[in-house]
Amino acid sequence: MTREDVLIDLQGIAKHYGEGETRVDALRSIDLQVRAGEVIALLGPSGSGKTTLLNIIGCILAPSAGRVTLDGEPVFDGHWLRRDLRRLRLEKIGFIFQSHNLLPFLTAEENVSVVLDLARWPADKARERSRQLLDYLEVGRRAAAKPALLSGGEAQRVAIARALANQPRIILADEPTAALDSKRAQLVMDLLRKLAAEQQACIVTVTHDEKIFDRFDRLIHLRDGMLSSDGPGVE
Ligand SMILES: Nc1ncnc2c1ncn2[C@@H]1O[C@H](COP(=O)(O)OP(=O)(O)OP(=O)(O)O)[C@@H](O)[C@H]1O
Repeated sequence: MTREDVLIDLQGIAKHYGEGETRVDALRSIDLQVRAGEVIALLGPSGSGKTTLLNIIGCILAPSAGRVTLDGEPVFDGHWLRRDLRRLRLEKIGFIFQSHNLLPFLTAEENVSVVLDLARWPADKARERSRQLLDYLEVGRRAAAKPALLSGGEAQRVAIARALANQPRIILADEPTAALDSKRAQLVMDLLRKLAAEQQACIVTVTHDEKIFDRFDRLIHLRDGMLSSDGPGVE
């Protein structure tokens, strides 16, 4: 394994909320490496720190201690090493949420291309890329529809297209299949696996969804803010 293969490198990550009697230690000394092409699940009971960890990897939340390196670039070491965190997220990270968070007043295609506008893609290239992604995710024929007219599965695939638009190598997902039936959930996971392999990206997914556990390379268990095990998923 070369250093370039490691897309997420967490060293000694701790996070507490509050101080004194109200202090909650959400994460204690987490070391984690995720490599290009890996699809991993973050599991654990409610309150074990899954969302906190995902938000730290996503540079939404600062750790209380530790070091974060993303795609070879040190981004946190006691403080943020980059001033413009929005741009950092735009460059390196794609987020997929449980509820799709699409903008209701934009069409499916515009919901994807808006990310590319922010990343300063020329309008025609942004439109072309958005179309391609929607086709790839098999929702191309719904490109002109507003979110209210999409089914749950269609909306989630548009949200995935949006997360992938800027070709991030780190894709973070919070319960991406919770709103989908078993067949659609497995299709979405298969698509994500294919993407990770083709784009040499990694995917970290918080999930409770047992029907997709066999779609992961590794299952990472959190308990009381610590990694309790880090075992294989699919063989
Ligand atoms: N903003 C906050 N202020 C204070 N405590 C917080 C805050 N966010 C999370 N916590 C606490 O930190 C711990 C970890 O929370 P976190 O949301 O990361 O867990 P989780 O595993 O994602 O839980 P769930 O599965 O219920 O979403 C919990 O004890 C929670 O109450």
